[in-house]
Amino acid sequence: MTSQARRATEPLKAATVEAKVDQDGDAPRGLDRQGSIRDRAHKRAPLDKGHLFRAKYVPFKSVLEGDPWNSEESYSLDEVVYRAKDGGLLDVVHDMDALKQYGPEYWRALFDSRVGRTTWPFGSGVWSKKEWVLPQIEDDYIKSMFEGNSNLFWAEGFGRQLGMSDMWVKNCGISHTGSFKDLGMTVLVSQVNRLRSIKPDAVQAVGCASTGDTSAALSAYCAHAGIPSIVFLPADKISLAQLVQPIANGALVLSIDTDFDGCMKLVKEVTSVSPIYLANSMNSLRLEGQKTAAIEICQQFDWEVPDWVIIPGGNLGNIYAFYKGFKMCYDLGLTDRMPRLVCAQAQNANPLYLAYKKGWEHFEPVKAKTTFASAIQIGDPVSIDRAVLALTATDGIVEEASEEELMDASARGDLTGMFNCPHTGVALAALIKLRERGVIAASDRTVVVSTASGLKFANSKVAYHSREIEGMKCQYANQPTPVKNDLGSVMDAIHAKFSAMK
Ligand SMILES: Cc1ncc(COP(=O)(O)O)c(C=O)c1O
Ligand SMILES: N[C@@H](CCOP(=O)(O)O)C(=O)O
Repeated sequence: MTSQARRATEPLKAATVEAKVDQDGDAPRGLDRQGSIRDRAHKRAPLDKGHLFRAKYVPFKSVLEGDPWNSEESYSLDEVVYRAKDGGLLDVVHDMDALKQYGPEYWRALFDSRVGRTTWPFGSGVWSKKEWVLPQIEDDYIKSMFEGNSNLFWAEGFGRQLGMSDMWVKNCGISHTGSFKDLGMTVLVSQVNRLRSIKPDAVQAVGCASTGDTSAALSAYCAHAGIPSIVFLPADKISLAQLVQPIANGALVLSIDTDFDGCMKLVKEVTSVSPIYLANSMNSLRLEGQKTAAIEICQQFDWEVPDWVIIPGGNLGNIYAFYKGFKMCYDLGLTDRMPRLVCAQAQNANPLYLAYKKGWEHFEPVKAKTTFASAIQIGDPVSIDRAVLALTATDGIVEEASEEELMDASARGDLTGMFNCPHTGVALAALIKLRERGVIAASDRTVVVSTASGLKFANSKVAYHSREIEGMKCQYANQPTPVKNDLGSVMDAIHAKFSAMK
């Protein structure tokens, strides 16, 4: 046990009680409700236990080796560092001994008490887990738009079609900028905000390569924080709705004649020679925010773990983030097992699937081909090693979906009331295949992670429903019916569709 953790033990004996009495240290209702929610957070300071907990960067290799907290190589989160000495990835690790001083009851009660409140900064689904995310940051540096707390809904109709009784969708795309990227970006931009305050020259702008969602989240959070942002986009490869987001938020928008992997290479070079901070998920800070979606899933099921979680994968940060969230709940005793993870890839951008099929013997990047799931059109994923750990440690599976399979699955989802994006279509297609093969059983509790809003991908839906896609049957297409402006014509059209109607 660390000395800090030991010091923490005594006052914490009554931790559970304290959690019940006053979850956030805010003034009792009706008393002292003056000033902004930040002012009220200041008054709470003496009760804020964030300082007892610590997190730091260590080489990802040390996570594989075990006992990463005691790794010989480590870095403060206040350093600008993205790679270990040997060039490998980094990871954020937490002082688990300190966190374990509070039992699972305490954490469950604390997190449950913060859901849906406006208390700064806990109204955010990410910052409601602050002690597990970025414990050392002062609340004043946090830049949040109260992201997270996304709905997890019972997809009764879709599940029924597959003979399933317990199928769910975690709607991470119902978020500020329309994708799960907001969860990671609030953490990264808050830490940048702190860095710019304590080391004024260290970070002059923040940059990312993007297939459209990271850039939207980065530009929005930077605009919110008053920090310049630069987005490296592959020209003509992202949707119009995604492109207009950083434009509207005032980012420097670079439209580059290459693909995502080319943009990633460039942004890595630029951020290594300039005070521009890297905001892609190679930067492990992002994953600390993204992992809260997994914690939320456990919380939404009253701390029960689903059997399967299916996640669309591109640069492969998110599958590891989910693994981290589930693992932390398990290691701290809030849950009693891990779910099996499934990573779903588009067949046109499937390097992880190919490596999985070869028994993880060898990973080979691919040249990603055009896919309707454009945000995962990635051939050389940065987080490949992280994804392999997440999948091997959870007896996970990788599945792929052809263009027709992903568009049909997405359309089937919409026909049951969703309006899902093509990436969610990839995950739904993976579920259909795993059900057909009997890998996922009828009664297995299964969560499909929906990663973005379908509204960002209206063009692909229009193309599908207009049967404009070459070589695709578009079997679930639903075309508008042109009708003359008179009652008879309207009634004819209604009767043609609903022949049984009198
Ligand atoms: C909508 C959407 N879904 C899924 C993904 C895949 O996430 P990851 O790159 O972390 O694998 C991305 C980004 O890559 C995305 O934007
Ligand atoms: N889909 C992503 C691709 C980049 O992923 P990141 O998580 O490494 O930033 C995007 O929207 O740009």
